[in-house]
Amino acid sequence: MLPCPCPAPFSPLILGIALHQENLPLSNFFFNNSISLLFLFVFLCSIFIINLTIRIIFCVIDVKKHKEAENRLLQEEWENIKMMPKYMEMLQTRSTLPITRMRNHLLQLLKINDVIVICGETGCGKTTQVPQFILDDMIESRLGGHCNIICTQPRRIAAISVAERVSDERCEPSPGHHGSLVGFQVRLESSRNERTKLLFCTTGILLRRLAGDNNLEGVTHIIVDEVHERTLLGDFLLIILKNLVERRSNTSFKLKVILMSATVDANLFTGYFNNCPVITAEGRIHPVSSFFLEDIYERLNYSLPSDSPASGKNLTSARGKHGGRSIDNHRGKKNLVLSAWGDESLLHQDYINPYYVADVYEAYSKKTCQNLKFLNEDIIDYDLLEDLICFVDENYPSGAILVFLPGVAEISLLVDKLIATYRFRGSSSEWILPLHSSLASAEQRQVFLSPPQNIRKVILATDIAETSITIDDVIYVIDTGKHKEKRYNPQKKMSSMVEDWISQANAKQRRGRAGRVNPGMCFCLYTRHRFESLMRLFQMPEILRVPLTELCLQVKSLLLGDVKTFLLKAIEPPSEDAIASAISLLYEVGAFEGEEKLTPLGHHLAKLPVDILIGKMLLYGAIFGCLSPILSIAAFLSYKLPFVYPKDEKQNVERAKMLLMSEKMDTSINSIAGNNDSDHLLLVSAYKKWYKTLNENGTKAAQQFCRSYFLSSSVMYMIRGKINYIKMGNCYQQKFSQTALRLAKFSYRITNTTASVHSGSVVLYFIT
Ligand SMILES: Nc1ncnc2c1ncn2[C@@H]1O[C@H](COP(=O)(O)OP(=O)(O)OP(=O)(O)O)[C@@H](O)[C@H]1O
Repeated sequence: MLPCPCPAPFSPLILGIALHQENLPLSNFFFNNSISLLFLFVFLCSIFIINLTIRIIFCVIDVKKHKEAENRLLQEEWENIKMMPKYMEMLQTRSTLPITRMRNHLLQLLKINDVIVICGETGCGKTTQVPQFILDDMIESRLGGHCNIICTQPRRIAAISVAERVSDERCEPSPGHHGSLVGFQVRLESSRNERTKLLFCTTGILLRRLAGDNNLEGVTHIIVDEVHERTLLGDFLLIILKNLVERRSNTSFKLKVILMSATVDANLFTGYFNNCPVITAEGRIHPVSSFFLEDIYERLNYSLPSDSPASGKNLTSARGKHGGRSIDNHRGKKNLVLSAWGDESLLHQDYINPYYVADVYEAYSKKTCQNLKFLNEDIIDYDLLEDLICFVDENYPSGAILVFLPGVAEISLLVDKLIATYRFRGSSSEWILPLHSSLASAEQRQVFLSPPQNIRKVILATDIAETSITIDDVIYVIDTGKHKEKRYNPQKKMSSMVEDWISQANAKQRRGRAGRVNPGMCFCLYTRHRFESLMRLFQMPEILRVPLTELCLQVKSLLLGDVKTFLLKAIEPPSEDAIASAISLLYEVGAFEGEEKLTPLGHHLAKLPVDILIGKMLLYGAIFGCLSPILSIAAFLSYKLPFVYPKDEKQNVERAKMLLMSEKMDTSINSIAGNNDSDHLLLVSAYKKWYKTLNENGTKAAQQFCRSYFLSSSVMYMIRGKINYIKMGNCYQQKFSQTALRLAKFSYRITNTTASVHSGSVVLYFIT
């Protein structure tokens, strides 16, 4: 046997020579020299490790050099931009913003604190300036290459428009384009590149990033704008950020968090983040004058008809009409007749507005007092709205009007009303622009366009226009004081949108959309008394008023540990009962199993942007080959039923329903139905026929169809928007097809059943 050679200078070369000299077969050597082999292995490993270490060192040096070069380059580029006349002009305007005075103080505080709260009037410059202060400071300190700021906005339109404004102020190309340091990312749309240093995105996008990178590697600053909104995802994000700041505070790579709002409860937030400092920016650049309902009545010399839906006299019939709230509105004809005969007193009996305080209105005319006395404040007075918009159009200088309404149905109603008036006929009607979340981003952005001369732009918006955005030509804001909030419906075991009064914080934000570029005016369709004494200071946090199932699924899918422990860390934690009931529902639905473990169904539900019960129905729809009709049913159930019941026409409505069901339906529905008694299939049939009419014969025919079958046109459009939303949100094409693919291949398990894909399934269409 070959004696073992000295291992120290052992090398493959020596090994080869030894083998050659001894003329031994290789196998012999290997079998007989296990110790040598071990040394060979150790040797090769050490070579590999040394090699790797050297490479890593070079790599680190390389990255460092690269970063330094990037720091230098950014600084040089920045110096050049600062010399540009356009930039200097912009800087001049920016320097008048109240927040600019706080720049140095803010940067100083940020050096010694991980979290800061910034409060400042609407329009003082928080959203557009604070991210730039940080970016510019890092560039000037030759740290630009390391800078990575994420600024979250509650809504898509804000993220996109603010990114555009900021790149404009910096004289850069559009966000995400070559040469721009600014970018944006929202659902289904992104404009960013590898040089993006300041990213505006929605809260949902940041949460999605956290799912893949729970340490937010490389991110230096997170700015959470409009923290007062207290959305479910916003509060959820704050828990994660609080943990993350603590985790990274002991490392060399700290995370800085800035919370901003015009209407924030600063004490609550500083308390949550270990008494972090608060910066307050006082003042705004342009004044906004406010007018309350009583002032509007006076200016318009308005008389509230007693049979107007907004009159208390109409309270009972309005309630009876559409389950408590009517959005139909017609000028009171009875009133016109009676007042012409001088019989107004006959109209006002019994009802008195419970919020009417006579003393407050002593200085106002008798007519105004009468209006307020008999007003039903729960109902929006569309006649008044129409009159007010026409009044502003007729009497005030140019400038866009922004009207806040609770929802899409209300927007459609007002669009129809305005188009019917002589002031907004013809080409003017093209500048009555709806703005709500069901519109695609490109459609939403139309509100930023300028109308031709002599045409007044009127934007009819939900609360998506309430925060962060600047529509530079808006001078007049009209606020109905209402919005829709998600609330839990224990009967349906689902949450739905309910109309309610806004809070004082919302009202201030709405008012703040005027007077951003010029002095503005805000007309509030509620009394000063309501604003000062009846409105809540802040909106109730969503986490305290909706079921927590969605949040529990997110806790699990982001691997954040025990649901209850996590949620109890919220800034205002939900009750333990609410958490327990959400968890129990998730077990019942089959989304959780064992120790709060997500089932395959749970994983899919966590990715669907709908209520879990609706989500499960959609997934089963995909499995059993009837996703299309199920999608319509899901949209109706999560919004509202489309049938309207005019007074004394109940029988006609029932007849129309029978007609909708009895007329020939397509085979896919008939095969599921078996009979024609299903309320859900009635909805499918109504939607299919309406959609077909709209596509083939246009909007007028679709409207006629709605009239004939007692359907609400606005609800039908809303349903179309909802269906598109689910289809657009990659769940339809990707998620369902992924589910179906797995189901098809592996007979995938959903809860306790094993299912296979129906041969006629629309999902098979997507996977083939
Ligand atoms: N797109 C724009 N066009 C013209 N001016 C703009 C635009 N965006 C912002 N500004 C100007 O910058 C000012 C500050 O806007 P910014 O959005 O930063 O204020 P903010 O304090 O964040 O307000 P808010 O609390 O309402 O979000 C505005 O009042 C306006 O004068």
